[in-house]
Amino acid sequence: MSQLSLRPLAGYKSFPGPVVTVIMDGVGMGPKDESDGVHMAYTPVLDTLLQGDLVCSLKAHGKAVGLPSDDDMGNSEVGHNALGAGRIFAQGAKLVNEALHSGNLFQGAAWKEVLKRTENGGTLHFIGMISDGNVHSHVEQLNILLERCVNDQIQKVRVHGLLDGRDVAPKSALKYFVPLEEKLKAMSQDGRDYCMASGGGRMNVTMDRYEADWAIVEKGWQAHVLGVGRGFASACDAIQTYYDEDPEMTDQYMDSFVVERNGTAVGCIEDGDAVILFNFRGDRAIELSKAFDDQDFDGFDRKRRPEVFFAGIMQYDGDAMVPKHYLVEPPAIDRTLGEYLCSAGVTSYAISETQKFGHVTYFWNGNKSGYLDEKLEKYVEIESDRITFDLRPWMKASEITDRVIDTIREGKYKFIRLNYANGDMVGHTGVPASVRIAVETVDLMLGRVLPVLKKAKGIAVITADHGNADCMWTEKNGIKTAMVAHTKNPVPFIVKNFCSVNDFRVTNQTDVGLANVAATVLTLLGYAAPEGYNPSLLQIK
Ligand SMILES: O=C(O)[C@@H](CO)OP(=O)(O)O
Ligand SMILES: [Mn+2]
Ligand SMILES: [Mn+2]
Repeated sequence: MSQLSLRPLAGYKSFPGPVVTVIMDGVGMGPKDESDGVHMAYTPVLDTLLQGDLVCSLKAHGKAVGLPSDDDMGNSEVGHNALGAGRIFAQGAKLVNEALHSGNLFQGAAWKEVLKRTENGGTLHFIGMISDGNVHSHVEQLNILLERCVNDQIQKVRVHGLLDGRDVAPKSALKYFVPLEEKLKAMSQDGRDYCMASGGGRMNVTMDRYEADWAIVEKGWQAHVLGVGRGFASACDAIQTYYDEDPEMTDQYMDSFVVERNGTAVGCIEDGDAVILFNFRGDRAIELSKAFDDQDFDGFDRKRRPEVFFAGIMQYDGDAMVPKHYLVEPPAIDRTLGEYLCSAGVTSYAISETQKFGHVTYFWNGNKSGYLDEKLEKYVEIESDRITFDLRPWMKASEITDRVIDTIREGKYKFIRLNYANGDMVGHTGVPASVRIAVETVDLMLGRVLPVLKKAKGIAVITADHGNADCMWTEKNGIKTAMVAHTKNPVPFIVKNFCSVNDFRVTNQTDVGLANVAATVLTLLGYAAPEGYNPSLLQIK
């Protein structure tokens, strides 16, 4: 790690307790109507906190978190990156767009290797999510890649497409798959053979994260690589059949499918092929990347590991080099808050449950896995349930809280950060009764943590990474549709100071967002914002 140094704040006095940052994942500030699950929940603790004097709202979407436009909702990756890095970095969605439009993507070594493979008779496979959610992928980026394949005279292309239904409407897959299959058909001229080969719903097939459930990746491996899964004539046929068989079926939970011709899978992945994973976001792309790249692998039994050239559209973990090959340089997130705190000798504790564990570690630290300094830090993961979270909306919040309370009492860590997954993970199910319980759970947890922190004479920082629970449905012509995606709403930012040693006040700035939080945490810990950081939201009175 480079030598970073922090400048002490003038007039600041040290105090006994810790600074505890609570990220209420997916708890945004909505329209305060019946569709707003945060408003509809009974949240006496949060309501009181919002009446305090160290309170403001923060932008958590679009350009404020490095996304291409303000039409882009926020998400955990960009949200936690901004929280942990204190600055706005151009994110995957934007970097890939730029590399595709400038053509730089096709100048690098990875695309050249793809061409070499295909010139030698290999098939090019694209694996990724087919939607315009712009959280993990964007179908327009795939379209540009496919057009380039035609230009570069690639003969055989297979697309393994994952259904979204989580960043877009719950049953919107055909809106993306119908034109895609048509496009592939139209491209299949002059000896070219392009088509869909396999797929499935993102929460059941391929896109697991943080090793919560390898069986999800195994199912994807079977469909994409081995051609094992229920067979259909086309991807659209598969999707329509699954809808017809179960009217309750939504895209994100759909089973896998394999496209077959004459009873044979059309797109198994074979030795000599090239594979591009076109999802730009890392958390749900790492496990599949490892399944392709790693010689020693114990995630599941791969049965057969083809000798392929595998590339991610970007590198998902720069330190661990996952994957080995990639098409676009990831954002170079440097000088994170974590690095500064370690170099100043400040102890840190990070905790969440599996589904968000990497958010408070890997994303928080600028997409780096593992400790920055094991002597000063402790990272704790509570194992998540393996169910859809509408069925257990309290999730592991109590277990996280128990550990946080113990840690505050123990007094060993000066900076504690935690993520309550409930508002987001339950928000993604779109079940209003469960969303309310999720938000109420978070409120109950705040009600447990704060008195302990008060006794320890610490400071609480309470915020969120983006909205989700704050919109449970949309209504058109009297018909309600579940809204399972994140929102573009701002998020609350609350500081509760239980120690009177320092007196803070909110600086009156407009246009503040998640990237202002890191400098604010530093203010609370007695340090000036490092050069280039977005300014602190607080100053000493
Ligand atoms: O579940 C996920 O992968 C995303 C939504 O695509 O949610 P979050 O950014 O909150 O992790
Ligand atoms: Mn989130
Ligand atoms: Mn989410």
